[in-house]
Amino acid sequence: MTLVVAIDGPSGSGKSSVSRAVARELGLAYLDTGAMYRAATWWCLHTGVALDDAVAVAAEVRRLPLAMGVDPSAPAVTVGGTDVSAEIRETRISEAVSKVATNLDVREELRLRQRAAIDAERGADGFAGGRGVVAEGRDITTVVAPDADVRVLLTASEEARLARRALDVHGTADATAVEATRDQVLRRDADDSTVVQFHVAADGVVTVDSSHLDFEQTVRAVLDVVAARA
Ligand SMILES: Nc1ncnc2c1ncn2[C@@H]1O[C@H](COP(=O)(O)OP(=O)(O)O)[C@@H](O)[C@H]1O
Ligand SMILES: Nc1ccn([C@H]2C[C@H](O)[C@@H](COP(=O)(O)OP(=O)(O)O)O2)c(=O)n1
Repeated sequence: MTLVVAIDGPSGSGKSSVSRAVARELGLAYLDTGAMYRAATWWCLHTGVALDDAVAVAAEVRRLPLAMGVDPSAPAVTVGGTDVSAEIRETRISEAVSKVATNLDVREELRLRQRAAIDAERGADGFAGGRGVVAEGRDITTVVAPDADVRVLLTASEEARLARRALDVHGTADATAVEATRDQVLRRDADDSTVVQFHVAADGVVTVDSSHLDFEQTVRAVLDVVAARA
């Protein structure tokens, strides 16, 4: 059996970038479950489903033709053969994704796909030898893979998370850019928190607070947790 590392946390805490760096360092696959929710949202907008119609959205996501690249150096996301890796990061998706992510039938469908992807990389019964995986999102440590070998809650202060996302999206962390990012960070986290708990570590989950750590220090902190627990 190989190593499964689960990393959860709020928006802008560094989950995706830190998880990819940890996966590269350890030679593991990388699963961005947030990208799956974003791709589901992209698909619903693309097919014209009303996001307020929960039944229709769930039916549409069940037929989502999604393929997730798990190479941490180039984790491509394709829907029906179209690479949507860049489009799913657009603000229009960030502003709409919570409507899809808070649909419980969507969560069940994506949970099954996420679990299958993790088991494939873990080399679980019936799957040819995987290399292990770092899976990141909001509910990996609690719902999707509570049996992961290492479980981490990566968090940071609201100020740090807003500044990082502002720098990401607007290229600056000045007051205007931070204010423009508030919705897609804090409002979205509030919406997401109605169906998933990702602000407090569950039993057995180690909290890493990156508020006062730079990127490299955060990667090191997570690698130290892996080294101590694996
Ligand atoms: N500890 C850190 N210090 C400074 N910047 C960071 C840190 N961790 C991540 N970042 C940067 O913050 C931005 C958001 O990180 P990301 O991995 O997208 O967060 P999340 O996936 O949790 O939303 C990225 O530009 C990333 O490089
Ligand atoms: N396992 C997951 C992963 C993401 N989500 C939701 C939460 C977010 O609003 C969207 C997009 O997740 P993503 O990780 O891309 O968002 P951030 O990069 O953290 O801002 O999906 C979820 O509900 N469960």
